[in-house]
Amino acid sequence: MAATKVQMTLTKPVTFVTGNAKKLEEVKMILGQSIPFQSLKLDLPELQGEPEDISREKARLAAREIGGPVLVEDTCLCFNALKGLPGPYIKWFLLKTGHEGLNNLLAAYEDKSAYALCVFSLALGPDSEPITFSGRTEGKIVPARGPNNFGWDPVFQPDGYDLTFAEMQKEEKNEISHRRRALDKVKAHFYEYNYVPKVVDSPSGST
Ligand SMILES: O=c1[nH]c(=O)c2ncn([C@@H]3O[C@H](COP(=O)(O)OP(=O)(O)OP(=O)(O)O)[C@@H](O)[C@H]3O)c2[nH]1
Ligand SMILES: [Mg+2]
Repeated sequence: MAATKVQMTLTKPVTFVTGNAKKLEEVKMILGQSIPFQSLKLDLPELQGEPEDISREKARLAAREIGGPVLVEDTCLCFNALKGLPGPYIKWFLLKTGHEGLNNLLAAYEDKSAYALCVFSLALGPDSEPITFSGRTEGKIVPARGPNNFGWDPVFQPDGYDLTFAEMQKEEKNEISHRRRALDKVKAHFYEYNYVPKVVDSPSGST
């Protein structure tokens, strides 16, 4: 007999809070119609520390701000030779040193391997403990190639590809990206808890 899934009702639609228009664009493309959400452009203050803690704290702040369910994400670019740094501080490294500076950080090391990490946090309300969903894509840092319209995309070449993220078609990046992998987990969670209507199992035999 198939189990009946728990039915959760969200009193308000989920708000994706970010100050980054390019992130929002990708989230919209990846989610399509699967999870209805609204967005709010807000650059929230960020805690220092481990990626999951930063993301979770962002969700707490956002939920207080909105007074309802929120989704936020924090993205890291981690260099293995530097034990995961710049990690969550990539925004400021990129801003201050540019693509060349990111390559120069690794000049003293043979190992140019890196990974992109995206941590989404979902808080159902101001008093709910946020839940995190991580996605990771392995690759390496290369001299910049491709259009310069999103962050460090030109210097990140995912494993198994001759192209940097910036050189790839958007659809191709979105198939394998850190963001896509994290959002697949977010989607699975939404379906499991029936935040969004999909197939609601009912006990076999019942109508
Ligand atoms: O080339 C890229 N490909 C990506 O897929 C990607 N995702 C994020 N980023 C950049 O990495 C830093 C993360 O910092 P971050 O997570 O704090 O984001 P943010 O402050 O821009 O927005 P938010 O915190 O308001 O959501 C920021 O510089 C973002 O522009 C990316 N760059
Ligand atoms: Mg930020």
